[in-house]
Amino acid sequence: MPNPAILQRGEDGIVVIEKAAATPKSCCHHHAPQTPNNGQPMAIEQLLVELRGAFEAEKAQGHVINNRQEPESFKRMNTKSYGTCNGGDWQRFALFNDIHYVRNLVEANEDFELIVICWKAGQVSRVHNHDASHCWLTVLDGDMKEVQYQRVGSQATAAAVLAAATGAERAEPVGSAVVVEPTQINAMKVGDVGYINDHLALHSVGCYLSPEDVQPAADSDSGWRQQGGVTLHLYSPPIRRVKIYEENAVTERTPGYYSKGGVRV
Ligand SMILES: N[C@@H](CS(=O)O)C(=O)O
Ligand SMILES: [Fe+2]
Repeated sequence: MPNPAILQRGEDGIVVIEKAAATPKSCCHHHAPQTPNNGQPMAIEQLLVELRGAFEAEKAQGHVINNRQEPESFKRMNTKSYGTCNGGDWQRFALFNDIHYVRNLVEANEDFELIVICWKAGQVSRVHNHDASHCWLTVLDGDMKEVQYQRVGSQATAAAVLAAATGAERAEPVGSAVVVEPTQINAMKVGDVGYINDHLALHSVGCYLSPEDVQPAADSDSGWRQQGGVTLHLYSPPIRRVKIYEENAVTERTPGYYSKGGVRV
C-alpha cells in the first residue's frame, strides 16, 4: 500500500502534499533519485485532488476548457506523475472483458473524466476521434501501441476548410466516407504518456500481444496478474460522443462505462 499523504490546499489554490512520516518506499518503476513525486508512490486520490485543483485554477484564469487550448496550459493536468510512480492502487478499477476493451470510470465531473481502460492481449480500439476533448493516455501495465491517422485526399482538405470556416470541430458528418491512413506508430510502455486531440490526429490504441505472449506476473502484494494492458485516460472535458472511422464510413456512438468506482455497472 502507498504511504498516506496529507493533502492541503495552499493559499494560491495549489495543492500542497506533505508526506506522512512513514517508511519510505521507493518508486515502483523508476529508481532515479528525483521522480515527479519524490520517489513515493502516488495514490489515485492524490492525483484526483491535483487534477481538480488544476482545472479550478485554469477556470479561475478564465480559460474555457476544450481542445483549442495549448496543451502547455495544462501541464499540471496530465497523469505523468501517477503513471511514473504509483503503488498499483489503480488495480481496484481494472476490470477486463474477454470480448472488448473496457472503460472503467474512476471519476467524472464537469471538467474531466478519469478512466482506467483494460485491454486483453489482442484487443484494439477502432480508429476514432475525441470530440472536443483533450486526451492524455498513460500506460499503467503492459505494452501498448498507438497508431495515429490522418484523413487523406480531398476529404482532408474539405474537413480542414469546413473547420476553419465554421469553427467547428474537425469531424465529419456521420455516414460520410472518409479515408484515413496511418501516419505515426507509438510503442508505449509502462509510465509513457501520450496526448492527442482532434486537431492533431485520429488514433487507434491496442494491446498487440497475442494471448500466448502474456506472461502473467503475479504481484505478491496485491495478487494482481497481468492480463494484457491497462491505460489511464484523462479526458477534458468528458467525452460525450465519438466518431468511429471504419470501412470508409463514419459512425457515431456514445461511449459507456463497464464499471464505476470499481463496481460493474
Ligand atoms: N479513446 C478511447 C480509448 S483509446 O483507444 O484511446 C476510449 O475512450 O474508449
Ligand atoms: Fe482514444
